[in-house]
Amino acid sequence: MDLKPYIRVIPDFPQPGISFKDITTLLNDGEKYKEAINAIKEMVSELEIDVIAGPEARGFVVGAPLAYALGVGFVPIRKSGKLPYETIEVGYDLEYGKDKLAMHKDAIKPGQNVLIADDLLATGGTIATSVNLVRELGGNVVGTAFLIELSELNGRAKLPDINVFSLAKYDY
Ligand SMILES: O=P(O)(O)OC[C@H]1O[C@H](OP(=O)(O)OP(=O)(O)O)[C@H](O)[C@@H]1O
Ligand SMILES: Nc1ncnc2[nH]cnc12
Repeated sequence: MDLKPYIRVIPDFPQPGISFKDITTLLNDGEKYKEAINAIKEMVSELEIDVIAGPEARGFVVGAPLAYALGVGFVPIRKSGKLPYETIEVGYDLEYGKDKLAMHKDAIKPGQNVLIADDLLATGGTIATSVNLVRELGGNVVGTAFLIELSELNGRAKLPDINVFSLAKYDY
């Protein structure tokens, strides 16, 4: 599908120089949201997936419906301090800031095939950190899937040995 007509681009948000890709306009359109999730489902149809993991917050609105559509479980990767049980945590840099991501220690069973889903691949910091967390728990990362990829930020370079699927590409 052609996703771009449903993405709103906001210049200089949240800071000067960032061209923000706003997916709320897609989420607000039930038919197109469903079409986008089904298109990702189609892109990853060759993979054997036991569970989907997605980083807070926008990874939830892609990962959870994808998990539902595939009939597999969903594991939230959350920002530090949000998960109630024992966690592992890793720090990372963003296109506009720094943060820490966490997972429950028992969220992935060793050897499970995990697809990591998010709305957008920019510098790759979030997804590379997510990959590290899943691997630390013994998961086998079979791929990563996004609505949007910002090609010039070269997030793929942080995922050298991993399948990367995206529905729409922008330069930055
Ligand atoms: O490839 P990167 O440079 O890491 O950037 C991409 C990440 O940035 C955004 O999340 P953000 O941390 O802004 O959090 P949010 O989903 O809670 O808005 C986006 O949803 C991705 O997770
Ligand atoms: N340019 C961008 N637009 C939307 N979300 C982002 N996350 C990181 N960079 C982003």
